[in-house]
Amino acid sequence: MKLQLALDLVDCQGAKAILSEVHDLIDIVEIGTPFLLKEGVRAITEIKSAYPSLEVLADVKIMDGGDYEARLVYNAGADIVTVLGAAASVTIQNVVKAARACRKQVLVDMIAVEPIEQRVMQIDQFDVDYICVHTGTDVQAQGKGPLDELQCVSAIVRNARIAVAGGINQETLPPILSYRPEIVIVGGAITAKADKRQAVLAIKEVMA
Ligand SMILES: O=C(CO)[C@H](O)[C@H](O)COP(=O)(O)O
Repeated sequence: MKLQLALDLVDCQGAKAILSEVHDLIDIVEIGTPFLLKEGVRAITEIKSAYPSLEVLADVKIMDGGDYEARLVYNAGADIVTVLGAAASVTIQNVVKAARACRKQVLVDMIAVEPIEQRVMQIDQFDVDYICVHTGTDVQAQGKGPLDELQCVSAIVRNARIAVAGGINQETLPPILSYRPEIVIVGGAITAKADKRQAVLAIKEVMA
């Protein structure tokens, strides 16, 4: 099981400051969507160059132009790119083809796909590396989390590995772990803490 640290509300300098504290404790660093909007794909190149041994996920949430956009991001240094589960099947398949050509990986983000079951069954046939159950920030603010969808998706997926995201913290993690996701994605529960290293250690203790 891998821990992915989501860096959303930062710029390159802020991301490097956080990583200097915790890089040895995490498996994957996510260049989050707001971070990418702020800094562009150069953020991917900067972080990968600074921490080449970390896997870098670029949360570009591709919706269209799968081949072009995925190659742009892989060429910038990303190891994993995200494509939306709501995108056309051909877009997801084109991202997968680009990933295979570049020897990289694809994570399909199921954010806001309702109902989720049938679409997950289709996407699980597309040779994607990860399917991610994700409760978005605005929906989290309505008091929701990813647990129910994780339960449902875990029972369906046969081929892809499962990732999970959406407001996960030390308290909400234990029932999530019972579904044995391959990647646990944590953002605010680490980045908003004054002692980020201690926050990562606390999450890792629960994961262990
Ligand atoms: O992908 C994201 C937003 O689109 C976030 O990076 C992801 O949800 C993890 O962050 P948090 O733990 O703060 O919800």
